[in-house]
Amino acid sequence: VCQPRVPKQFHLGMFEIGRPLGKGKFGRVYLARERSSGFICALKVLHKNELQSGGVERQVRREIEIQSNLRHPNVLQMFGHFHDNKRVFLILEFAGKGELYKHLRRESRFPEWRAAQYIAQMASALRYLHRKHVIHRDIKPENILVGIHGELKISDFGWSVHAPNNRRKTMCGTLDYLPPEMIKPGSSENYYTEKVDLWSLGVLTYEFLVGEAPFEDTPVMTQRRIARADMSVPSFVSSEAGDLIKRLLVLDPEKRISLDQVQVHPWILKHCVKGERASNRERGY
Ligand SMILES: Cc1nn(C)cc1-c1nc2c(-c3cnn(Cc4ccccc4)c3)c(Cl)cnc2[nH]1
Repeated sequence: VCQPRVPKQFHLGMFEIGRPLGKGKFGRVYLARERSSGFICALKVLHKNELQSGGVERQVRREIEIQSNLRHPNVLQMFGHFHDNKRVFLILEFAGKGELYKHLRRESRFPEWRAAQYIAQMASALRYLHRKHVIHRDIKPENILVGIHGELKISDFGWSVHAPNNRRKTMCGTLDYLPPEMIKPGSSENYYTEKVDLWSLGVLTYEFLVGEAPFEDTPVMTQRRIARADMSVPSFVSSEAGDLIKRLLVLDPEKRISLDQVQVHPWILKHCVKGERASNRERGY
């Protein structure tokens, strides 16, 4: 795959800005074309004053530092970044089919074969991240994009960290995906590892198949149900899929099924075209 000759210094004048693609809590994303090469990308524009008032500058620096060094077909690539006096610009891979959560809301839930292929791709991406000691910590449909060939791309590394990590973090946004070890009030030795992403993968599998998160409830009840792994799998979900969900949504992080085991779980093997997995394996992912 030929990659564009990547100059070290980027600036706004190098890009033609297209339509807005979406907006997040901090900033907007626009379709953009780099003038000299015609390369299409997504330009995320963050306003420095909003980052300062939101106290998230360190998070953005970490997002840049982590995502710029990642190369995997199921991880949204960051080609570079630059800033002017008011804004920070992230040059991101353009995902041709947009935000996954919009597809999930439109279809309410995915057929098992599609959910299994998506989870296999997520497991491949997480295995790559964890090998580089990166914990994403915010795996949920809102942070996953869909490429032009229907492949998933994990994005938004704003909450990712380098493992091991025992600093407590104030989390914002939905509680639904948080693992018990990150919500249980505990003393300082309460640390977490890459296994937090396995719990979130279990929540994601459930939401793909059921159309809602397993612990969805009022905030207080959600925290209580997560802390007890109190959830039930509806009868319309196959027993193989239910088995994988139950092996991921395990309170003890060390007892959660590993990503290698996820990729050879009967439910995954049943739905994933061998060639596709083999092709990823050939490329060493
Ligand atoms: C929307 C949409 N429709 N189609 C057909 C393609 C897309 C598309 N969107 C993207 C997007 C994209 C857009 N919004 N967001 C969410 C967001 C925005 C700002 C801050 C944080 C998070 C991501 C990206 Cl990054 C990268 N590629 C994208 N592609």
